[in-house]
Amino acid sequence: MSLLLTGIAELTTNDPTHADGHVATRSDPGDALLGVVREAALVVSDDGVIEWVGPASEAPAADARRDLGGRAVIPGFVDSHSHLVFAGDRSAEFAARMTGTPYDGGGIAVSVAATRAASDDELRRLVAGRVAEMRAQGTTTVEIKSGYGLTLEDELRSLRIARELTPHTTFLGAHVVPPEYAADRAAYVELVTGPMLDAVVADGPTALAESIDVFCEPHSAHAFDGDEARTVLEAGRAAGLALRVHGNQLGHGPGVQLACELGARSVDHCTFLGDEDVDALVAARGTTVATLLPGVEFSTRSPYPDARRLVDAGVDVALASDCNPGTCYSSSIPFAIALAVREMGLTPAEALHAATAVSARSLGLDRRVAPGQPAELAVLDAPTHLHLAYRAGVPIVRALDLPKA
Ligand SMILES: N=CN[C@@H](CCC(=O)O)C(=O)O
Ligand SMILES: [Zn+2]
Repeated sequence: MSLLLTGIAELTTNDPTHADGHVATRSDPGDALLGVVREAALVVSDDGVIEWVGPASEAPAADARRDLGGRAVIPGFVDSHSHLVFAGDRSAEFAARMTGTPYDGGGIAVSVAATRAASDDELRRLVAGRVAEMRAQGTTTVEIKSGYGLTLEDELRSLRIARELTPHTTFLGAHVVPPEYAADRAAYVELVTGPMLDAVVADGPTALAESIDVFCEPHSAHAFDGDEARTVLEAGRAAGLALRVHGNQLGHGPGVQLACELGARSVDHCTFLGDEDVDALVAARGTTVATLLPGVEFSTRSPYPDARRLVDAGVDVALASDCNPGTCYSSSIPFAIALAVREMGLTPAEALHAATAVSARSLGLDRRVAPGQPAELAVLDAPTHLHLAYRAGVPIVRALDLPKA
């Protein structure tokens, strides 16, 4: 059974073959970048694969038909940075930050204690609830990190639970040095790069985790300096994992340059960048994506990174939520898009592209709406993607549920 979707006022394909005739100008709403087709239709097979994309006037026949009533359809958001496997509550830490207490990573230990104490079923229920919350806001693909276990057993448990919900799992044993290793940081780095990593890849390099990540942050006493981060990343790469880095979040530091040097898929946060960091990201274009997480700047009262400068320089810029209990307990990509447009200088089209095509690339995925691609789509209760930022805070977008085979 194939399904014809019609009544699509504006379809974002992220496919440049649909950009013909559109010229990108300052007043262009983004048609060229987004590969927009107006008054569009789509045919989806019963196993969820896109079979045809184009103007509704040229649509082929199909077994069934659904009219979307003049709505916009976009690729489902790809949230390429999240920490969903945690228990406990840190809302008081957020409240303290709003009255001036700075973020330093110390609160991660609170989530580690609560996560270790939670049962498997409790953690599973919490993570599934957060993924469902994301889907209800248009996210169809999510990356999930470990990092609140920080023992061999608790990191493996976190990855197993995350793996039940997504193939895009990331080993973040090097999130912070746990309190029991505070007096011997080197021993903890050895644990992460030795027994923990061995266990993560024991059933094959990608059986439990696709990537390895490290919180490279000399401005936090709890996180890892450049040398420690290099040790973690090189060990992960040797074990067959892709690389991701938390870099330049709390101040200037080595994270961005290390990520670019080692060919990481993504360096995330990029809140404090010097000219040399931007140069490194430009040189790493096509390999290393700069993933911006504006919900973090919002929730930590930090300055927003200058996304306009990065895009103008030619850097690959992605957007993600960083949903986590400390720096940003928001699972909303529309919120990140609204902040990127209002505070970081991106156009609505650039922000949507960053949260779909570029974030997908940082996970090694192709997120074009094109024949042969999975029908991972979201639908807006609005006629254009401009409404994502224009109607900030209003729940106008959700993942499009299609009948399963
Ligand atoms: N910076 C490191 N990790 C998370 C925050 C974790 C937490 O505070 O619980 C982040 O991406 O911001
Ligand atoms: Zn993070």
